[in-house]
Amino acid sequence: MSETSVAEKTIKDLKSRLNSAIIARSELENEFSAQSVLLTSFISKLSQACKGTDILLDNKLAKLRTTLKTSISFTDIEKDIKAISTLLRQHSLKNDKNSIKIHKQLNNSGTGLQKVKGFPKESRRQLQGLINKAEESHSSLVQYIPLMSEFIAFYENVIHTQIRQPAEQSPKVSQPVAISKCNKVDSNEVSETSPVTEQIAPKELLGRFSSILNTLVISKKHKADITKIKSSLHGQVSNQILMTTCLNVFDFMIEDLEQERSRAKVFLSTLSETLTSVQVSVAATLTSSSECSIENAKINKELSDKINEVSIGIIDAGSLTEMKVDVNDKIQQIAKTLENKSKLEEEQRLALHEKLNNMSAQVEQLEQQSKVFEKRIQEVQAKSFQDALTKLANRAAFDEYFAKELVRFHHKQFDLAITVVDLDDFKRINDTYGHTAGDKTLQVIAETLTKVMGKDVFISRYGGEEFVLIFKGVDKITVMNKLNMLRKKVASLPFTFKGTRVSITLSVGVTLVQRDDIVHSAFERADTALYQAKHDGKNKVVYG
Ligand SMILES: Nc1nc2c(ncn2[C@@H]2O[C@H](COP(=O)(O)OP(=O)(O)OP(=O)(O)O)[C@@H](O)[C@H]2O)c(=O)[nH]1
Repeated sequence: MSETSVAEKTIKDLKSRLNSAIIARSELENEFSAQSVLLTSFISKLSQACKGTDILLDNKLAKLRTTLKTSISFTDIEKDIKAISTLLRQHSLKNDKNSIKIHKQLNNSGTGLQKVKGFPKESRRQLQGLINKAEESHSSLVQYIPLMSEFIAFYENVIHTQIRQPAEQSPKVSQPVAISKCNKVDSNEVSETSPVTEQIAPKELLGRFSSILNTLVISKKHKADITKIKSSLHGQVSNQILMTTCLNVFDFMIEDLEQERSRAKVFLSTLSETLTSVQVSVAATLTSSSECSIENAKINKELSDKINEVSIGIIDAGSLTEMKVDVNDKIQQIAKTLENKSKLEEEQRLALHEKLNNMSAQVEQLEQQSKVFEKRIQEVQAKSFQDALTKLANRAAFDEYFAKELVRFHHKQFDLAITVVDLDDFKRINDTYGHTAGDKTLQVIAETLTKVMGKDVFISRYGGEEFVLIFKGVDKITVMNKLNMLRKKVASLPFTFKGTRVSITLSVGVTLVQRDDIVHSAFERADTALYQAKHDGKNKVVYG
């Protein structure tokens, strides 16, 4: 083989090695794109978890999703992630501010309550303790505010009753008081055996308190306490004990809130932290990737210059010996450069691999955190639309459902019936057999409603002993037949309290939604029909 063809063969060999280097590089780039697909999928999950939290955050996440789809530039991605990270941090701060504001409002109500004339000394001390405790917790109260206001209003009511009841007229009760067993506030003054004589709380107040407890969504930890409190409301309970119990329930709520809020806080800060590390990883990958590109370009240029020099050397060589020396020298240089190049590339590949692995582990961790939080949000949302006692949809769920159906109805009319169902003489059940018997009755009625009506009818507990049902695509005659069937079924249920067979009946008002109806007018018509059913002797279904 001539020396020229040896040189040509070497050049060919060098060119093919250069090609493999280029292929290896493009494989690395493919790996980059695979990672950005992973990042995209995470970002869409993050978007779902944060949806509705903040419009700006929603927009930024949407922008990042587009950037990930349209660009492989890590500089763009890094910029977007930075912005989202900042927004999340701001959001967390805003949450804190809001909760402090709401907290102040609660504090004011508490302080106002303390100023009420006749507020017992012991209760004043307890309330102060509660306010201080709540202040420490800075809980996010949004979800509980309406309930808490209800409790405060109730508390005020008890105090007024106590002031209104002249000592000599009011019924008295001597301790022991059953309820004090579940009191968390340990009041020495109200000991179980002390012979203190106190004014007893009116039955209506106990009933109302028990009804509020029914609507309370409380954590598993405090469920047993609430049940205990409820069962202690049956006997004679003093105003003082009722107030203490009320404060204790308030206390449970504050504790639950604190937990709820710290969960949300932990999630937001972990999310923010993990996002920051993803951001750092992306930035590091970006830096090393651009450093690699510069380094690679330099070596590639060096290589192709040297290969060109070999070609020129072959052409320009004066003699074969001269050419041999020159080519040999250059080939050695090229071999050395190639060796450096593959060493460098291997190092770069390993470093990049490590960074990408690290990044995907963080992304995976973030995904897990989002999933847990998403589930939690769903659970809380489901609870806020469910009646705690009967497990039926509650009034808030009805409001949302009916408003939506009405929009659909006005878009394209169909048979839509609204029904108000009310238990007859329910107060008598509570008064004669106790609140627990009343609660059990409500649960049995709820089960019967669900069984008789089936899943096509929307059933909600509107409040107290009132249920609202929505029928879709069923005409007036069918609705009336179904409701009469329900009425008869309930009347035939074998309720037995304290060994006595008791018959429970329903009165029902129903109407079909009309073309010009709004939520209020349709509901009013059904409610007027219900009033008519009561007026006509109860245990009736009236169409309005
Ligand atoms: N046990 C129990 N009673 C409740 C609940 N919510 C409301 N109530 C009671 O339901 C009763 C409703 O009484 P009223 O509004 O006078 O009605 P009623 O006795 O059914 O009389 P009519 O409607 O005229 O037939 C009150 O005693 C309330 O305390 C609850 O969650 N559980």
